[in-house]
Amino acid sequence: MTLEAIRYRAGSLQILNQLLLPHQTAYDEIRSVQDAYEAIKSMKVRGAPAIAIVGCLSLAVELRAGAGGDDPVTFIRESLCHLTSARPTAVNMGRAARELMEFAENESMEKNSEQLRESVIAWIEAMLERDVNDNRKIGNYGAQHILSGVPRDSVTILTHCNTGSLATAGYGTALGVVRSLHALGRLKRVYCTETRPYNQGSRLTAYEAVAEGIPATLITDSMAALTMREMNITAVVVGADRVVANGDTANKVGTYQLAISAKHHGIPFYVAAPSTSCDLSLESGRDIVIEVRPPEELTSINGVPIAAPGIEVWNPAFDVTPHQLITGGIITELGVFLPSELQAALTGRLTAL
Ligand SMILES: CSC[C@H]1O[C@H](OP(=O)(O)O)[C@H](O)[C@@H]1O
Repeated sequence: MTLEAIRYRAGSLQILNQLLLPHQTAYDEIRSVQDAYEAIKSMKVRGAPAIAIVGCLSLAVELRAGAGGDDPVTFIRESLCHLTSARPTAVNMGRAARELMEFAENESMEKNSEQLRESVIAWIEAMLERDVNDNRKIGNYGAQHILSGVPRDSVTILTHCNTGSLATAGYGTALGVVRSLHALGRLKRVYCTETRPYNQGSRLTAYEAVAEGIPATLITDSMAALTMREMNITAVVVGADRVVANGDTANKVGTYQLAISAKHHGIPFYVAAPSTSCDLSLESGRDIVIEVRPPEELTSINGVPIAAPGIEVWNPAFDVTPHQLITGGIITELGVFLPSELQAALTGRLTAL
């Protein structure tokens, strides 16, 4: 079964409403940039790559309907700025906005409005295929790197949040590594954390694993250290929302403590992320803006209160893992690199062995 988080054809975009999973499979129509903004902000669609892809596809849908009239560049700029403001930590939307804006301005020098719209739509549609191709490379590079340390046996992975087909255009990043290991017949089991408070692990990763027959065990976030000690974990592999120049990485809250626990237990800790999730303009994790989400997302589930009324809440959606704790490496579509090698790798000065 191929899970489709994003359904797109020229002029039409639908997203799988992830707030309703796993109990209800329902697709929402995205007819405008504003629809996409609201879907991203409410986390009907989430995951760094998926946010950028859905945001940009919503722009393609409006452009196909002639949006922007005689001045599509202004419409494109305003739309991308609005979409980028929906969720500040993941870099993918902001990076796509910057690159697409540069492309559109260059194209506008020699194309009329209609030709420009077509050209920008083609640029956006290419994101879908690129993301899936990147993820398959990430999966294969990551699987080979992990297996290189375990020549014959099957491996056991621990992962956090959801980094699969529901967070990307397909296949996934960290969960893509798990898929590649499974496809090679070398995955013994993946332990997935429930990932409070949105429960990406229990609702989404578990959903993907069960759907595809991937051997998976759900654990609570608080069981992660015990699982690392007791379950012979070969590697911890997580995704990323923003990897910065020195390799510090913002990812779902709880990642930082997983990295500390992995270090304590001598288990290699990997970050799996396409280059579209990397931001060399920031020197270190101190520069990353961490999104703080509404208290209700922590004090209730499906509208049912689970915390004492009146309690104050701190609900950061992400935390930053220092590069020193990313001991296995950063798995990209270009290869697996140590944090200290990342800049050279992303700027073409270093290639994977
Ligand atoms: C493909 S990496 C997805 C990345 O995004 C998730 O955050 P959210 O569910 O809030 O969008 C999480 O940090 C994952 O690692």
